[in-house]
Amino acid sequence: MAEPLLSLRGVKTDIGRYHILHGVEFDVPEGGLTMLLGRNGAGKTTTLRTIMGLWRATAGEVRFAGRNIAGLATPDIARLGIAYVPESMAIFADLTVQENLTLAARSGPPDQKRLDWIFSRFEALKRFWTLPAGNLSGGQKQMLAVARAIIEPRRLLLIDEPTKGLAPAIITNMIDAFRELKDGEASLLVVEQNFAFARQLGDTVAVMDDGKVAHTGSMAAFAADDALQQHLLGMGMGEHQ
Ligand SMILES: Nc1ncnc2c1ncn2[C@@H]1O[C@H](COP(=O)(O)OP(=O)(O)OP(=O)(O)O)[C@@H](O)[C@H]1O
Repeated sequence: MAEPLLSLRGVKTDIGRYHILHGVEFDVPEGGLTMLLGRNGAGKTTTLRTIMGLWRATAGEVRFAGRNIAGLATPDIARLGIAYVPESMAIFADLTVQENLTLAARSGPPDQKRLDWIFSRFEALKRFWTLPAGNLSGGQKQMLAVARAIIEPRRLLLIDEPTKGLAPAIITNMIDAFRELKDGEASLLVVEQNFAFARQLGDTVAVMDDGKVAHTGSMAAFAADDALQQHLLGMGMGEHQ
């Protein structure tokens, strides 16, 4: 079997004096989309931040494309082709939509074909191109945060709750955009509370509980197993549609 693009083994992370991650283990296959699920406080955001080097793992390995990146500084991790969209949307409120996207493109001005593709999925960004990002609605800010991460090709996208506050029509566009990314250049690791969305998009799933991964497998099998969902998430996915 091909080596996974990302693989966590025995990852432990402390925040201050608290032990938050207790040996996290899961893989993100190359060209796939892995959903990271779990109850509130299970450690999903801490896991994304640890991969990105925003928290430093105290033990274990974060292997990306065959090398251990645990301990590298965040800019070096980003340079390897990993982008992170935090839950609190990382945008510059005083800058225009255009400036936000231009700053996110690190290898020169944004590619026009790429921009046109982004506009086809997130039309509001074109409409409000010259407006300060702070004036956008919550959902539009979310679109901009995702657009900043995908303005250039990346190998791995880490995205925390992308559908939060989005209207259903925009969620459909986001599903299309993520599918196109996954079928093309990128692999994705997505934290999500919206199970209808998670189920449609995920190829594989890792479910966290109390700072560990309690289950990994295919999304199709997890979505079909009401008892397992009930056990790990406290409710069946069917209840969320
Ligand atoms: N800066 C911090 N200081 C202290 N504890 C923290 C900090 N950030 C997170 N934690 C704790 O770490 C645990 C895991 O939090 P984390 O945000 O990773 O969970 P999560 O699964 O993403 O939850 P949610 O779905 O609610 O966003 C929680 O108990 C949380 O209170």
